[in-house]
Amino acid sequence: MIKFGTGGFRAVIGEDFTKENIQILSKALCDKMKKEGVENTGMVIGYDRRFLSKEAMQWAAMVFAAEGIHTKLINKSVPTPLVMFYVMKHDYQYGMMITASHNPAIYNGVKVFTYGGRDADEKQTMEIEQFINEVTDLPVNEMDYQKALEAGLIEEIYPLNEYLDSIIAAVDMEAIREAGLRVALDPMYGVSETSIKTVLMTARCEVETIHERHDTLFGGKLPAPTADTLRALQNYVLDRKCDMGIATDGDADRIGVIDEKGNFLHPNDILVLLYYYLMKYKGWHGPVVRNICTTHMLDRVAESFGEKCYEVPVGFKHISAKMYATDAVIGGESSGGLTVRGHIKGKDGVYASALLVEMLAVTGKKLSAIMEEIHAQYGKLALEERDYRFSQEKKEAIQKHLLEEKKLPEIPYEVEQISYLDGVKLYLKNGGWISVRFSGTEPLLRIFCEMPEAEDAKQLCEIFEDYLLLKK
Ligand SMILES: O=P(O)(O)OC[C@H]1O[C@H](O)[C@H](O)[C@@H](O)[C@@H]1O
Repeated sequence: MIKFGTGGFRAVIGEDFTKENIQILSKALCDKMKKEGVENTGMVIGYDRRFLSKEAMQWAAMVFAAEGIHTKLINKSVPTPLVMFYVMKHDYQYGMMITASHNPAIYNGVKVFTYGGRDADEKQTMEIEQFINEVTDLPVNEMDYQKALEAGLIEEIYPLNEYLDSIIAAVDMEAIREAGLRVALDPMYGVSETSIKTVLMTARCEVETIHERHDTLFGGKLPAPTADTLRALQNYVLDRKCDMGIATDGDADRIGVIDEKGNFLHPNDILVLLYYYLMKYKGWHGPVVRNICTTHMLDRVAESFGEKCYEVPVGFKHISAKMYATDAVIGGESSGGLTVRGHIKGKDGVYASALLVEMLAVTGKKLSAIMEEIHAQYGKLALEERDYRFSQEKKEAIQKHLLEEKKLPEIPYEVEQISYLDGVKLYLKNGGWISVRFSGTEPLLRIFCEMPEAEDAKQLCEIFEDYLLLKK
């Protein structure tokens, strides 16, 4: 079965991530393009370093070729944001990336991009799913890869330079050059090394890399930058006395950061840091966009500059749509993705890295010092994040009880507002909040809670945990 979630189609390799399904999905996209009369605009496809990613890109291209649609294939593994950039820059109607992003190694998947280099929104993915239903029982034609190359229907490209040049043009390379910074980089066995290293070394940073080899098992870890997965980077930053450690997820759209003291900075902190930096030190103006599970510290920063913070459901497509509608300075999610006005419409770990390094150079301050500056001005909020596995039965029960009948536990805080925009979210009078929702990318229920005190955030999660009988 091919089903699109928060971030594209993802499936276990050999289960639903198969040659057959990749070709069905591709044929469905061909049919959609033909119905819309945009088949002449062509297709561009990239791939990451996962098992079968390159093959899947070729399987897809062989279908596009059989349907007479010209396809550019990026012939080396690249960051997802590079493909989004290419779709935007060259006015493609559609693009694809073979990746399962930060999911475990047994997964692979397909992200579909639409005009402007955006993540396909729900309307688009539902339409693709409808076309898939029509294709499923029919044989899908494919053209021999070599023949398609010779016929010019498939063209191999490697547009790394134009992507990196756009980042180099957007950051203050001169300031970074003068700062003489040392950066530790952890691509988590994924695709960011060449891009981040090239940008930072062009600005004369010293870059020291770990976990750079190609390992489709991601060293046995999840290729997602978290406090748990970045322990090696933390030690490395301290050992090598680096100014900062940067990590990216499997396809380099998400970022993780370690400060010069070896502390893991939560993606929430990175967002707050960059918004604050752009507003205060670079003199930018404008609102900020976050999803419902992202820190309300952004609201405080926005308010202090007389700006608004907009809230959207989880999924970067919602962030980019709102950023476009409000001309926001920055938009991002607590899961680790962000983008900035003027750059691509999707999250970009390579660009975010360059901007963070620029921030150190321009402010002349250590990461921990900027964070302290922010805490001194806006106070602190503590986030508690919990994930739970569930049976189908349990899922249905929670769905019915919590989201349809809208029943909630008693809590020892005054509730200001309740929203069912994405799962359920309670906004508390003390500035805290708790959200319960089903993940759109993994079979998990997520409870996120942010409170002025860490203990209270834990306790509130436990109240919901007990109420929903989630304790293992
Ligand atoms: O909480 P989930 O539905 O699993 O989503 C978590 C994240 O997954 C993907 O990376 C999406 O691109 C993000 O927009 C989303 O924040």
